[in-house]
Amino acid sequence: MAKPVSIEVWNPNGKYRVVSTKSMPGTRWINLLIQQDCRLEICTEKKTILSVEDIIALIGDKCDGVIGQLTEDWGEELFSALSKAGGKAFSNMAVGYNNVDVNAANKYGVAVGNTPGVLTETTAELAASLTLAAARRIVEADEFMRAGLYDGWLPHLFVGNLLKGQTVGVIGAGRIGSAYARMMVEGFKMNLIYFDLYQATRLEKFVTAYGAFLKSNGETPVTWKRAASMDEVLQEADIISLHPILDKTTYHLVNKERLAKMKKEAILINCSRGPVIDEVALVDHLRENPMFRVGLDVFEDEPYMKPGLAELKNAIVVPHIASASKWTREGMATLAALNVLGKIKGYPVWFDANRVEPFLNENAQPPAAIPSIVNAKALSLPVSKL
Ligand SMILES: NC(=O)c1ccc[n+]([C@@H]2O[C@H](COP(=O)([O-])OP(=O)(O)OC[C@H]3O[C@@H](n4cnc5c(N)ncnc54)[C@H](O)[C@@H]3O)[C@@H](O)[C@H]2O)c1
Ligand SMILES: O=C(O)[C@H](O)CO
Repeated sequence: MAKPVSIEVWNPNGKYRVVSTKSMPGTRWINLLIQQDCRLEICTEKKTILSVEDIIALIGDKCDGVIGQLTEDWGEELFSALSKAGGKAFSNMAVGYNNVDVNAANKYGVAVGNTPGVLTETTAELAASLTLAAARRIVEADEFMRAGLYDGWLPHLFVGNLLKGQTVGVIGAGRIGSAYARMMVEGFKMNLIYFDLYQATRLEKFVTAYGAFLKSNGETPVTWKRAASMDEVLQEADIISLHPILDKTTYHLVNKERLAKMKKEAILINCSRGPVIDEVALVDHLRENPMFRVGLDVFEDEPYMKPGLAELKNAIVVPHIASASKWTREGMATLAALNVLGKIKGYPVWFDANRVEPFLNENAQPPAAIPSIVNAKALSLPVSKL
């Protein structure tokens, strides 16, 4: 028998039972669910990461849908339990869904939602923040001040890298990678080199137009290049930011050999998923190359760091907070709730998961559609014509 898991209940007499494995920011997501006849149960357990056993206990005998988190292992066991409880909907409160076995969800006919779009700019802004912090050694300098070590201006004190006119490299120029690229190109007049399986046409057009604008102003135009290989980006870029999804093709995409191809004074940023970098190789590389710097939001064995990383001055580490702005986190909660609610209600899937703004307008009722279901095609779900 699984140990009971503590919960808080909203709208106890609601017809549909929806479980959220965590409390989430804001109240709109709660109101949207209870207005539509859902009994909402929010897990209030103190521990951060719930086990499969905990979640099975939460699902119980009757459950219409679950809102879950990227720290949970959504595979065969959980989808089987959800399906047995009559559930047809699960949503991650995240855009990334590498913690979800979508084939297992397909097998049990469970729709899998994610939360794209609402976190694009917030995540790109954190990647840009880490870039600046690494380039200008802000964390080291802050520690130095607080330790009372500053005794006057010096020509060599915390000298870092200038971004203007340098090259920014983006691996994975999807929503977040493209937003980050635009920030660095427009904000710091950097040239762009990117690698993606697909052409980032809108991004290319943006850099071309911005370059023309700078030229017309008598300034040096910015340029862009789509690299034929990832190695080309690693060799040419001064800053490299990783933004691909995590799957078999991107696991340890940055390894010992690839780190060796990067410039000795390059800066590497990772706001995608930890296992995209071989973190043991990274620690060795940082030790051997003190001018090489890294800004990490995610880690290979989250929440742990590989031995040695925390001691390195040329590494900036933050605890997976890239999407942590109030507006974004409340929006993620809303999208996750509407994914589950929409499937329970039998709504069609929204026609474009990149354009989720109508669901986020607090002053209007959301469209009668499901914002984003990653296995919509596999489950042959109807698509909204709105
Ligand atoms: N740190 C955080 O808090 C945080 C926040 C949001 C998203 N993320 C991560 O960022 C990822 C990207 O999010 P997004 O909304 O930009 O997704 P997206 O799907 O718009 O972009 C991912 C891009 O990666 C590209 N890609 C896939 N495989 C590749 C490969 N082998 N080499 C190069 N490019 C490849 C895709 O073609 C796509 O353009 C998410 O899947 C998630 O894991 C992290
Ligand atoms: O994939 C995601 O959405 C993040 O990692 C959390 O915002």
